[in-house]
Amino acid sequence: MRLARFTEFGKKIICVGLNYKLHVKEMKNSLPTTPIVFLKPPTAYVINEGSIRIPKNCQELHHEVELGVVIGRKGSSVNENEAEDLIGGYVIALDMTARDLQSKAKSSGKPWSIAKGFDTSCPVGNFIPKEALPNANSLDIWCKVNGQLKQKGNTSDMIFTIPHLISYISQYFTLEIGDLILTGTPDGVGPVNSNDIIEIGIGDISKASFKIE
Ligand SMILES: O=C([O-])CC(=O)C(=O)O
Ligand SMILES: [Mg+2]
Repeated sequence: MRLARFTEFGKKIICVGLNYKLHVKEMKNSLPTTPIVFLKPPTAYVINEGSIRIPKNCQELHHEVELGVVIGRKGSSVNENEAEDLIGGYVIALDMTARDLQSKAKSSGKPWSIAKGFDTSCPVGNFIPKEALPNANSLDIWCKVNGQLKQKGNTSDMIFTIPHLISYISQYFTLEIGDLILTGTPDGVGPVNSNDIIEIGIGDISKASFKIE
């Protein structure tokens, strides 16, 4: 399986929002009762050590570190017990967000597609096969900007678990090999500026680094 190069497959990037209580609180949103799902196009990918571009008309670009689940087997309408079989591996990732454009879209009831899906909005670390990460439901994920720790969360704090997310999403979208699910960000999101260095990681298991152009 060529999953190590999954970003070249051009497959779906399916994102889950507001999946950690403390992030829901910092965004002043109410707790979701079902997963909040949105998409990024595959042109959003940036691989480790690449650079992130600030999109046009954005004055407030935010980092959101997230655990990414890479799909390794096709599946549709799977239940939670079968969900694990669809996982091929994981990546540490960023859901880069044009927060000002998203806020405007939110308040006028418009979609988030540009705020979340612009070119370079999905930086990812190296692919980690699932065998190498048996405890995905309890992992420390973190984000530093210019060496300063900004986000530190644990995947055990997700409102909707990884099997629940896979099952839920697969009721609507057939999951295919190479698709990526971003599982939501913990609290501590904040702005980045030109020339900043963002580092993200899973404990000391995986680390990736990106520069803001
Ligand atoms: O923009 C947001 O707050 C929603 C989101 O992507 C997340 O919670 O990871
Ligand atoms: Mg996010």
